[in-house]
Order: sequence, then C-alpha cells, then structure tokens
Amino acid sequence: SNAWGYGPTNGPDTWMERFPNAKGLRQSPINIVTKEAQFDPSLKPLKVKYDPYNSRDILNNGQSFQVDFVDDTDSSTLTGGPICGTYRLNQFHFHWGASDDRGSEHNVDGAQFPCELHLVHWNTKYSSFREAADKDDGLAVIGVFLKIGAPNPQLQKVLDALDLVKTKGKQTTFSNFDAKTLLPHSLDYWTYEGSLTTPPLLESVTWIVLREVISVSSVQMAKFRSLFFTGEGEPQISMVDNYRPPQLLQGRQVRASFQ
Ligand SMILES: COCCCN1C=C(N)c2cc(S(N)(=O)=O)sc2S1(=O)=O
Ligand SMILES: [Zn+2]
Repeated sequence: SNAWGYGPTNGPDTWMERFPNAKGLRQSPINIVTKEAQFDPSLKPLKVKYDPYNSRDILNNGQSFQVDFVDDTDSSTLTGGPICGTYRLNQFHFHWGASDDRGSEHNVDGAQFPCELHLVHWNTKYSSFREAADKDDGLAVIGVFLKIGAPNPQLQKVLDALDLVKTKGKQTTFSNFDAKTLLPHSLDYWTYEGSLTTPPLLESVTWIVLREVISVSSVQMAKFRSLFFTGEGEPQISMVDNYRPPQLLQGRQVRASFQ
C-alpha cells in the first residue's frame, strides 16, 4: 500500500507528494540551537495536571504506539507556559531509533537522543480534538528527551504492556497510568510554533520541549524495538527509526522559559 511510513519508499522525503504541508513555513521537528533560544520572562511556568483515572488504552497504530486518554472533561490538562487557556491530554507516544545513537525528532545543538516522548494536548476552545487538530492554536505537544542511563521504572509500566500490542492495529486496556510520572523534575522548556511531525503535518502545534531529560536503559530501548510496523500475519518489519529529521526554521524564534 502507498501509505506513508518511515521506509525507503514511503519515508519523510516522500511525504510532500501527498501532504503539501511538508513544504510549509512552520514544520517540525527542528534542531534547537540553545545559544539562539531567547529567554522570555513573560513565559509562565508550565502547569500539568494529569489524572491517572483518564488513561484508557495502549495502541500500536502502525507508526508508533500511543497511550490514549479519556478527554471528555478537564481532568487531565496543560495550562500556563506559552499557551492561553486550557488544553486537554489526548494521548502520548514515542519516536525512537534502531540504535541508541538516533531516534529523537528534535535535536539539541545538533545532538540526537535515542528516544523522544510526545504528550499531545488539544485546545478546549474547540469542541473536540479533531476540530482542534488543524487550527493555528489547536494543539500543544510536550516533548521529553530520553537519555541512556538507569532503567526507568515508570516507563517500564508502559513497556510491559507492549507484549500485547506487537503488531499494527493491536490495542489493549491501559488504565490507572499517571503520565506525570514520565516527566522530569524540572519543567524548564524551549517553545516554538510548529506542526505535527507525521502526516498530515498540520501546522497547529505549540511545541514545548523540556530541557531536562528522563532516563531509559539500553535494555528498555530494545523493548521499544521489539514492536512491528506491520500487522499480524504480514512479513515483519521492526518498528524502529520512526522519526522525522529536523526541518528548516524559516525565521521562527525559539524562546526559552529559563536563563
Ligand atoms: C486530523 O488529526 C490527525 C491525527 C493527528 N494525530 C496523529 C498523529 N500521528 C500525531 C503525531 C503527533 S506529533 N509526533 O507531532 O506529536 S501528534 C498526532 S495526533 O494529533 O494524535
Ligand atoms: Zn510524536
């Protein structure tokens, strides 16, 4: 099928053929040049309020795996930071490499991390996630880098569920998970206006990339790589290198919440 992906014939360099946003002026991810990120004292602290009760299921969507949240009330929200109003947590997912030397989407001073977590929120000024998804101020995504180090016990809870969602389309219940336990101590961040990093590449995302990393062990990274892009019964293709490379800044300003 000609569905988009990360392979040699359907990867990021082919996406502009079917998704013209790929050539847009606010595409993501980017390389964050820390010296050029300007401290903005008007930026407020991030306020993250996640309720474990809202976690619902974990799904292999054929490009990553995501943990979905019930978002019909304001019980898991993001406020403050660079955004106005209240954004609700809809899902989180990851991007990772075939080896520990690559995998993140954003880079910091040209450096890639082995994995990057994205927590996706939508602006409640719109009636639903789908309605918000293509609005300039529709989405806010928190990006967290994972760095090789000590095993991460909170992440392990997510990884233990992967045995049940090995192939595309598989999903299983995933309740009572507190997404806040995946965040680092400091919520210092860089922020810029960007897009979804996957098709349809909608230019609707306020990116909030945390400066502090969380840890992941090499053994835990191998667990991510045990998933498959392909469905049950199809020739297996390992789910690895599901990241888009950095895009042109096109004159955008990256602001820092810290000095
Ligand atoms: C019209 O809605 C289209 C569906 C959009 N979504 C699908 C993604 N693959 C996706 C990727 C996202 S990322 N990598 O930019 O955080 S956020 C996101 S998402 O907003 O959950
Ligand atoms: Zn993502």
